[in-house]
Amino acid sequence: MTVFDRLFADSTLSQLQEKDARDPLAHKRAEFKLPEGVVYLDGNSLGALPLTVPARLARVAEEEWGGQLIRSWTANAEAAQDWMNLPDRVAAKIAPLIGAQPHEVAVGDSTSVNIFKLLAAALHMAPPERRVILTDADNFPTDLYMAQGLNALLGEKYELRPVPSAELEANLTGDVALTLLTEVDYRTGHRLDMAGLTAKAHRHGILTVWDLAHSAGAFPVDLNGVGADFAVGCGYKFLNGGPGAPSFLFVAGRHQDSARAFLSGWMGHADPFEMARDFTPAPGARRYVVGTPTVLSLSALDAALDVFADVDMNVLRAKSLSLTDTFIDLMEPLTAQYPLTLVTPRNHDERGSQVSYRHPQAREVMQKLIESGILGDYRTPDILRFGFTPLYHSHADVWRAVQGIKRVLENEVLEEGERT
Ligand SMILES: Cc1ncc(COP(=O)(O)O)c(C=O)c1O
Ligand SMILES: Nc1c(O)cccc1C(=O)C[C@H](N)C(=O)O
Repeated sequence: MTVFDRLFADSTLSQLQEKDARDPLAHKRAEFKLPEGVVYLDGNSLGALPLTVPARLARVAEEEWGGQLIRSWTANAEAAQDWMNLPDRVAAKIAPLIGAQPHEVAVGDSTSVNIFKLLAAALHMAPPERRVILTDADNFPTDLYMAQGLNALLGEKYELRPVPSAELEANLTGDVALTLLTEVDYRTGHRLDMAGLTAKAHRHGILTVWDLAHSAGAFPVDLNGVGADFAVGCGYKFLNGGPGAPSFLFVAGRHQDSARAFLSGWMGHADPFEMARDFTPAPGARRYVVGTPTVLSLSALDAALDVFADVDMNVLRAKSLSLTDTFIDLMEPLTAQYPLTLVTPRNHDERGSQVSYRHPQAREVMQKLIESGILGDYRTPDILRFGFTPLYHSHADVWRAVQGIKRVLENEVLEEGERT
C-alpha cells in the first residue's frame, strides 16, 4: 500500500467511524459476546451470544430445574416463569418482529419440521383439484426435501414445481395449490417481493407459505400487512437464540379454524393434563406445539429476544442497508482486480442483510478468510457469503473485513499448490 493509498484508506475509515459515532444502535454491541480479533459475518447462520443468555441458562438449570424440579412446569405462573407457557411467551416476543399477533405464532421444533406442519395444513385447505406446489428452484434444500417427503406420504398426489425466482410470478396459475418460498435467498441474498407475490397468489386462489429464515430479526417483516397465510423462521440466525434454537411458525388468524395441526401432540391440546383420548386443539397457534417444550433452548431464545425490546426495526433496517452498501462500495475495486462477481442486488428492496460474491476458488478463499479471523460462509458451488447484523456490527467492522479480504486475495489463494 502506498502512502497515498494509506491516506485514502485512513480517511475512508475515519468517515466510517464518524457514521459509527452517529449510530443509534451502537450501544447494542455491548449486549453481545464477540471474540477479540474476529469480524463475525455469519450471524445469518448462527447469531452471536447475547450476554444475558448464560445467566438465564444457569438460573433455569440450577434454580428452576435443580431446585424446583417438576414444579417448574406450573410454578410462578404469575411471574411468567412457568415452563408450560414458555413457548407462548416466546411467541409473543417474536410476533411484533414479524408483523403478527401473538396467537398467530407458535414456537418449537426445527424450521424443517414446522415447514412440514404448515405444508400439510395448507395442502389440506387447498381445493383438491389444485395439484402444484410452486417453489423457487434455488430454495434452501430442507424446504424442498420436506415438500418431497410430505408428497411421498400423500401418494405423490402433488407436483413440486421448482422454477427460477424470476419466473415465479408468471407461474402463479390456477393449478397451483400453494407457494413455498424463502423471502431472502440463502446464497445470493436476493429478496423476493413478498407483498407483490402474496397479493398475486391470492388473486389466483393460491395459499402462501413463507420461509423467513433470513428475514426475521434482520429487517421489519409485516406478515399481516402483506396478508401472508403461513410462515416459518429460524430462532438461531438473526434472532440469536443459540445453536439449534427452536423455530417459529405463523398461521394467519383468519385460517386458524380451517387449518389443521396434523402433528397433533399432547402439548398442542387444549388441556394436556386432561389426558383425553381425542385431540382437541388449543386455541390459536399453540396447537402447533407438538411435544414437551425444550425448556433450556426456549429459555435461551427468550432471553436473546429481549435484545430487540428497545430496537426500532426501521432503524435496524436503515443501518443494515448502510452496512451492506458500505461493504459493496468498498469491495468494488476488488471486483475489478479479482474474479469476484457481486450476486446480491444493489437495489435496497431486493436484498436482505447479507452480501454474496461468486469466486472460482470461493471455498479456498473462505477457508483463508476464516483462518485470518473474518468469519463468513462458503456456499456451493462458488459463493462467498457475508452476513451483516446491525445489532453488533459497525461500519469500521465492514472496513476491517474488506481490508482482510483484500489481503487474502492478494497473498494467499492464488498460489499454484492450492488451485483446484
Ligand atoms: C431458508 C432456510 N430454511 C430453513 C433452514 C434451516 O432449517 P432447520 O432449522 O430445520 O435446520 C435454513 C438454514 O439452516 C434456511 O436457510
Ligand atoms: N442451520 C445450520 C446448521 O445447523 C449448521 C450449519 C449451518 C447452518 C445454516 O444455518 C445453514 C443456513 N441455513 C444457510 O443459510 O446456509
